[in-house]
Formats: sequence, structure tokens, C-alpha cells
Amino acid sequence: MEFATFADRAGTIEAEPADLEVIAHVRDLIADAGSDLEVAARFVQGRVFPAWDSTTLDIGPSACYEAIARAAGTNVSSDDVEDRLAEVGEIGDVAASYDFGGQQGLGAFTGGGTGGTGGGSDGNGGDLTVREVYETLEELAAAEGSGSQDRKVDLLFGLFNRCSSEEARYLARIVLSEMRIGVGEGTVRDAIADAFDVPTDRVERALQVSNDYGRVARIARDDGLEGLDSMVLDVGRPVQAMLAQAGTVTDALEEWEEAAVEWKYDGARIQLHHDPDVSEDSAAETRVFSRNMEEVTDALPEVVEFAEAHLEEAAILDGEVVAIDADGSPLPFQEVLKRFRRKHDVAKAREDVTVRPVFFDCLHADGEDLLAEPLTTRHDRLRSVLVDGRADGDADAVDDTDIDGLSLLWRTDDPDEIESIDAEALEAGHEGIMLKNPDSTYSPGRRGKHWRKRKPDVETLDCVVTGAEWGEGRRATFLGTFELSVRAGDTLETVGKVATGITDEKLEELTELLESHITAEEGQEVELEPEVVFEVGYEEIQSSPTYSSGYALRFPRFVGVRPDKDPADADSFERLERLQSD
Ligand SMILES: Nc1ncnc2c1ncn2[C@@H]1O[C@H](COP(=O)(O)OP(=O)(O)OP(=O)(O)O)[C@@H](O)[C@H]1O
Repeated sequence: MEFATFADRAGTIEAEPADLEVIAHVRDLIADAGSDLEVAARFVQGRVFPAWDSTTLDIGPSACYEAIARAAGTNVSSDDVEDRLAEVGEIGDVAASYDFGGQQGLGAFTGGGTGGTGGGSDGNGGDLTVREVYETLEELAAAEGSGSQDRKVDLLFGLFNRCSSEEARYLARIVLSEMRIGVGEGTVRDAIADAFDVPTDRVERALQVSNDYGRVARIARDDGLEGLDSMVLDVGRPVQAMLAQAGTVTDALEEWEEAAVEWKYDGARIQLHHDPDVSEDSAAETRVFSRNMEEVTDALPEVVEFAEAHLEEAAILDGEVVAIDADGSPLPFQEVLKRFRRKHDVAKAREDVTVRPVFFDCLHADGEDLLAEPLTTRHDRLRSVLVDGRADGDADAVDDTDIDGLSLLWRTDDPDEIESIDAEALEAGHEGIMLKNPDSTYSPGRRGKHWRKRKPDVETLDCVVTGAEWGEGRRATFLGTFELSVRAGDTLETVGKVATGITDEKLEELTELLESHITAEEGQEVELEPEVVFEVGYEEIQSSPTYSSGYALRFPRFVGVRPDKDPADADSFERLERLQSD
């Protein structure tokens, strides 16, 4: 397909306001693309490479302006291009405003190999093909080392030099990832289904496993439904991560009856692809990808070592990489960032911050794709993949807590149990909990209802601390659980107890603050003079016979002391009732 034809179709699509018509135009474009189908299906979304491929053009806007300026003529500088951009606001319009062609220069003669541009082009477009544009961009992406930026500008100049205005408009946009003609992923999916007469959901599935619009389009055209259905995950090519929505425990239990509850680790999402030694002389291949499918293998040698030590079968695992201290306790997210995506001095960075992977899902094991299996089956499979690599053999005898790298999963319909898992997670230094539908399949790239991160507190209450309990074990000298009350006329009525969200350091501080207000003690329990006000977050307020107010805070969480408030400024019973009925 000529690039001029592509540009012309892209112009029609851009001018079309109706979604259905846009799909029809994209359908026609890919149906007519012939041997350039794969590239056209990507270009129309503004993509040069498939989504699974981390390759980038690695060319900044200024290099692109320079290439445009050179192709536009000796009187034009890249500053002029930039000035015009500031005026018109969009690189496509800028590129289209110049008259290209006929410029003699390094790129015009030495476009090299596939990107070669005939120096004799009249520059008014028409002889450039979609394939040539792609192959030149491929060559541009591959340029590395000293002089590579100049080489990239030369190659791009060579392309612009052969463009008509309209071709230049879309070339500039593709190069700078600013296509913006209203073609999203769903549009291309529907267009493929329409063009090659295959069901949309099967195209969708093929896209989920391959992350490759071009390949799916080609297979739909050449091999039809059978071809699409036989597409499987490729170990080594990343899959889009399933994402979570915010949600409450109450909603989760209402919808699913039972929830799978997991700790929410405060790290960075990773997807591990491991292919064990296939033959004696070939080494296992391990690749690690970020949530955005960027390759981060070299930055995380601990994850590669983990895979080599623990995995015996081919697997794709979904999880989180967490920074840990010398005792193995989790460190805040900021610490992981010092390691994630790091390209230089990885060994040194590793000495400063250690990371470890925790996996909560298994998308593929030993040749079998698991996306369509329920979460609990995938988790069982994850467990067995991690146990199979162990020397101690008998999987049934191994306790989940002893399996390295396995995120624990509880199944329960009991809100109190969920509350205690949440408290335990916070106590262990994690972010909280995730709630998942135990029967749900893995939906790549979806922020669906099946995964929920427990909703952050929407409101906080200022409560008077009227009692507390001494802790246990290493916390025996600290007050640990605090009784909370609201004002009700001249009295105080209890609404709950807070124990979560408090570090050891903070407990020590709070004990010092409250100890002088103790009025009575019985066993671990103490009564306190109502002097101190805590700000607490919560998930919801429920009617409850347990506390004297008749209400209980569900999932109360310590936010901070309010030294600026007296008990008289604490929240009232009326506010509690109002919040409960909202
Ligand atoms: N057990 C777990 N299951 C799923 N995800 C988990 C788990 N533990 C930690 N996570 C992390 O939590 C993320 C989802 O939470 P959250 O939505 O807060 O992430 P985010 O990246 O900050 O924001 P968002 O996904 O909303 O853009 C996952 O992408 C994953 O990185």
C-alpha cells in the first residue's frame, strides 16, 4: 500500500465524527492493505511496533523538527519548525504546512538498505510505501551508539523528503506518537472482526493473548476463526496486566457471596516469563516486564535468580516486586523505585536496596494457558508451580506460608475475618488488602469489578479516646488498641476500637501521651480520661449492639492525633448518624 493512500484514509478517518463510520473506514483500510496489513493495523493507531514489543524509536521531538526543517529547505531551521508548532499547536499541521522534496543531503542518498530514498525523488509524495516507512523506522529504532542520533535524523529526513504534505502530516504524528485520529484499540478490534467476518469476542481473545493487532489482523484474514482460536500466549511476550477498581468489603461480599482476600503489597507490578532449559546447552530464559509491558529484566536480578532457583516449568506469573529490609520486612514503595527501570549500576543499587518478588497469579504453566480459568484454579496452579521447584517434594505437606514467592489467598464470606486479614497485612507492613472474585477469569488490560482494592477512607471522624488495651509480646509495654467515642450531649458514646495503621514508633509516642490519663486498669484494659482526640478513617458505619452509640466503625484506621482539638471539638453522635444514613 502506498503511504499516500494510507495518509488519505487517515485523513478521512480523522474528519469522520461518527464512531460506526470510523470503524467502517478502518475496516476498509485494513481490508485493502494487502501485504502491508500488519503495519497498517498498527499505524492507524499511531503505533510503529506491536504492543508487546518494548522497542522504541528513541527519537526526541527536536530530532524530528530537525528532520522536517532539513526536508523543508535550506531556509528553514528547526527553530522555525518549533516556532510554527507554538503557533499552530500540532505537529501534523506543522509538517503539512511545508513543501517538501528535492533536498539533497546525506539522508537523501544514504537512507541505506530498506529505508533507501532515491535522491532523485521529486519530493511531492506518491512513491513511498507503508512498508518502506515501517522498515526505515525499524532501522531508525535500531541505530545505536555514537552518531546514532545523527543517523536517526538522516533517516527521518530521507522519509520527509519524499512526502507530500498529507503524508508528512501522518508521518510526523506516527513518529512522535501523536496520531490522534480517533482510532482506539476497540475500533481496530471491531474493524478486524468486520473486515474478515469473525466474531468480535474471538478477536478480543486473540488480542489479549498476543498483544499484537497486526498479527491478529493477518491471522483473521488468512486463517479465519480457526487461526484466531489457536493463538496462545507466548512465554517471553508480555500480556497486559489485569487491574483493580476501588471497592468496599460489603459490596464485594454482596456480589460474590465469598471473596478471595489477598494482601496488597506496596511495590511495583511485575510479570515474570520463564522458559526453563530446553536443551543441555541452552540456558533458561527469564524476562521480567513492568505493568506497562516494558522490559525490566536487567534491573531486577533477584527476580531472575528467583525464577532460576524456583521454577522448573515454563510459566508466566503475575505479581509484585517489593523492597525489603535486612529482616525481610517490606519497605515503602519509594524504595522499589530506586531499583525499578534502573539501567546503570544495578549491582551497586542492589547493595543499597534489596527486592523480592511475590506472585499472586499464574497466566501460563507448562504449556497451558490459564487466562480462562477461575482465580482459585490459577492460584492453585501458581502454588504447584512454586512447590514443584522445591526439593522437599510432597506438595500437600507444605504450608502456604513456607512457599517462597507465593502471595497468600484466603476465601471467606466473613467481614470480621476480612478485617483481621486487613489488620494483619497492615501490621506486616503491607498496604492493605485486595478483594477478588474467586470465580473470575483473568482479563488482561481490564479495570473490572472482579479485582478490588479496598476503598480508601472517604471520610474521617475525630473521636475521643476513652480507653485502651496493653499490647502483647514485644508490644506489652505499649498501649495498642484504642477505644473511640463520639460526643452525645454531655456524655460520650463508644463507636469502635482502632488498632490498625499504627507503627511501633507511633505506639510508643501514643503510650507516652496517654499514660498519664489512665484512670483505671483491669487486666490488659485501661480506662482513660477523655482528653485526647484521634482522627480515624473507616470504610463504613454500621448499626451495632457492640458499642454504646448503637453504631460501629467498620475497618477503623488510625490517621493521627489531633492536638489542636479538645474533646468538645470531637465529632458528635448527630454527625455519626448523618454519615451513616448518607
Ligand atoms: N495481591 C495483589 N493482587 C493484585 N494486585 C496487587 C496485589 N498486591 C499488590 N498489588 C498491586 O496493586 C495494584 C492495584 O492497585 P492500585 O490500583 O492502587 O495500583 P496503582 O498502580 O497505584 O493504581 P491504578 O492501578 O489504579 O492505576 C496492582 O497493579 C499491583 O501492582
